[in-house]
Amino acid sequence: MFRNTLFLNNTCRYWSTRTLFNTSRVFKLNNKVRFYSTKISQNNNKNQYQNNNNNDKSSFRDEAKRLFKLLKPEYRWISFAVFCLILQSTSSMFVPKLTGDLLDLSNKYILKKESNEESENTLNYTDSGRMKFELWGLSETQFFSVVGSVLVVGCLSNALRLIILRTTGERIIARLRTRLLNRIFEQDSKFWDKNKTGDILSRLNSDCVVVSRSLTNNISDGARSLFQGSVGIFMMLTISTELAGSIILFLTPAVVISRFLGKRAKTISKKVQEKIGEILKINEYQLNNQNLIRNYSAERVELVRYSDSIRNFYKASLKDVMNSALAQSTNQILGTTSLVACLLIGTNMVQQGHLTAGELSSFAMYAIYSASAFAGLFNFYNEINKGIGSYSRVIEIYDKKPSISPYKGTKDIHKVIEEYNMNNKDNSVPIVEFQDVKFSYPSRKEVTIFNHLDFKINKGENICIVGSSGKGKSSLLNLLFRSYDIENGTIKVYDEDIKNFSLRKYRRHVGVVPQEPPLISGTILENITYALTDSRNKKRRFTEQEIAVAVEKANCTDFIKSFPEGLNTKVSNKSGLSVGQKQRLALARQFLNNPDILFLDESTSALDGVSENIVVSNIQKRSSVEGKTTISIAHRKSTIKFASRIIVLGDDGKVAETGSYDELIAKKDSKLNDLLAHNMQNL
Ligand SMILES: Nc1ncnc2c1ncn2[C@@H]1O[C@H](COP(=O)(O)OP(=O)(O)OP(=O)(O)O)[C@@H](O)[C@H]1O
Repeated sequence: MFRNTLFLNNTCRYWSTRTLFNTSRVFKLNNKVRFYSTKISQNNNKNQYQNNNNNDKSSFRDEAKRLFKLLKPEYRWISFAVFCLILQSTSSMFVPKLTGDLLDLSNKYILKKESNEESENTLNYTDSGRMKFELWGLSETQFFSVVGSVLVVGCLSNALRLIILRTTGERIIARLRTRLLNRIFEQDSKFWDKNKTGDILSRLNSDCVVVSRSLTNNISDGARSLFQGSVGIFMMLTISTELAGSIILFLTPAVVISRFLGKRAKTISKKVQEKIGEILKINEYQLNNQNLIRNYSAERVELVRYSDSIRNFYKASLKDVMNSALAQSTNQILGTTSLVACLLIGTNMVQQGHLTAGELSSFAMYAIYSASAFAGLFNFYNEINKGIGSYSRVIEIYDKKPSISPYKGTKDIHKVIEEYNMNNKDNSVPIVEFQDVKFSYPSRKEVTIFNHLDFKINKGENICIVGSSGKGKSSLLNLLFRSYDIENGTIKVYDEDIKNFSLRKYRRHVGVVPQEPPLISGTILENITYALTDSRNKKRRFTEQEIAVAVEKANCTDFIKSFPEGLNTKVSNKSGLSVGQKQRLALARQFLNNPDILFLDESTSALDGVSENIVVSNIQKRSSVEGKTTISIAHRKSTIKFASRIIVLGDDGKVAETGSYDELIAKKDSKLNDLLAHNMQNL
């Protein structure tokens, strides 16, 4: 069972947890930008562990508030971007006024040509006899210099705004992802029993992108729309209150419709993201199980499964598109109708002399600006709702309180070990003790795995746990690692209840080698020293000599030497090494790390006789010479007989018998004899 745990979970648990602690320090990009620290997260989120159902009930305002909190570290940059945007919008908003005034000026020239006398009083002439250009009290050169400068400032502000928003958006994504990933690392096995990697990937990737987009580009577009719309309406009101009033009247129904469609966008967007998650879930399974699919000729089945999920995604996206299209066309129809109405009323007013032609054209341009600003505001509302939808998926994980917190325990493991060593001079205090343990998996409560389970393991013992398949051998490791909590009883390590330890620190003291150890993508050396680096300066804690000794103890030297690049050979989880070689590398890592307690979960099952003998005798030496404890699960007689003591698990969730190999073999009716005769490999 244990070997079937998800890779992400595997990697976190198996390879000690040193690298995970790094996440609780500071995430930096280019050593400058701080993305995350546990402290910030913990302080900011005192009430973070809320019931997820609350999310559904919370109002738009609460959800938006929480979403906008993400902007807190970026408010300076966002304010600067908004300032740039105001500069840019101001420069563009002054174009309609400019156009109208230029139009009226040219009208005056036309009038002058038609009636020389009247114009002579209002227009001056240059020395060359041309009519003098004078607008807003500026000469021609002054006027065009001012206009040119304003437009250049507008362009530069726009470029600056784009750069700021892009970089801010990337920082928000990075911060969101690292915080979320850290929270994912905090989750316990119960979480991994329920959640699939594909869905989590979609939350880490596309949901975070949607959230960031809704907060950066969207906020900027929304602010621009708000600014443009306000200035547009103000200018329209200045030009003609009557005309402006009629336009606002036309636009009122559009506001109501947009609000309704915006709310729908939130639900639809959440659905779309869920469907993306489902696709990724299937993809993840299919890409990780290529061999299985090929061997079972399941390509067709998998294609159908994939296309079904794509179809579901397509249906959800279609709803999204329809919603957006409906909103856009409604806006367009109402916008165009109000513009036509404005022109009709406006032309009438020009004919009656209440408005000049230039004023009407300025008004029409401001109306178009305001209409597009209104569409922009709708889009802003839509995108914010999408952002809220995606953020609620991110928060769903972020708010999840692990039932076993990795930080909760208060006992300092180092002090506990010190005390244990002081009190254990005569080796009478067990290093591992299960007292009256009752346990069933949370996802299958009705099946009791252990009931009144009692056993003790002393320091320096080399214990072998045996039992028929499904009796709970790997589950013992789950409990020792505190991946799950027990229902009754106590598990003590170093004579202290493991519930009192801070889990991350505690787990560093228990090494584990699973039956199919996962490899990280990197060199053989990186795999052996994975997470065994000094987290501060990233330097390896071990010398080359120490690494060579560990490699030798796990009988890896020959096969590593047979690769042209030796320790620097690149390997990955999917290719590059046989199961036996992977097991030996994982064993080498543990020989190097040399934890006080080492748990081997059928980790020599794929080794040949020679390798197995070498490994087993080195494990024996670990116990007899160094006084380190080893607990192995094994099915092979060749491994079992080297153990200093054997614990046999019975059918009733208890220990059936315990004793040395010779003692148990000598008893004719022993459970071990029974197992060896029927179940186990008599190799
Ligand atoms: N995450 C889980 N959720 C629910 N039940 C589980 C889980 N993991 C294991 N089990 C069940 O717990 C029981 C014990 O499993 P475990 O893997 O500990 O047995 P085992 O003795 O190691 O078996 P094997 O020798 O075949 O590896 C099995 O019935 C298994 O189906």
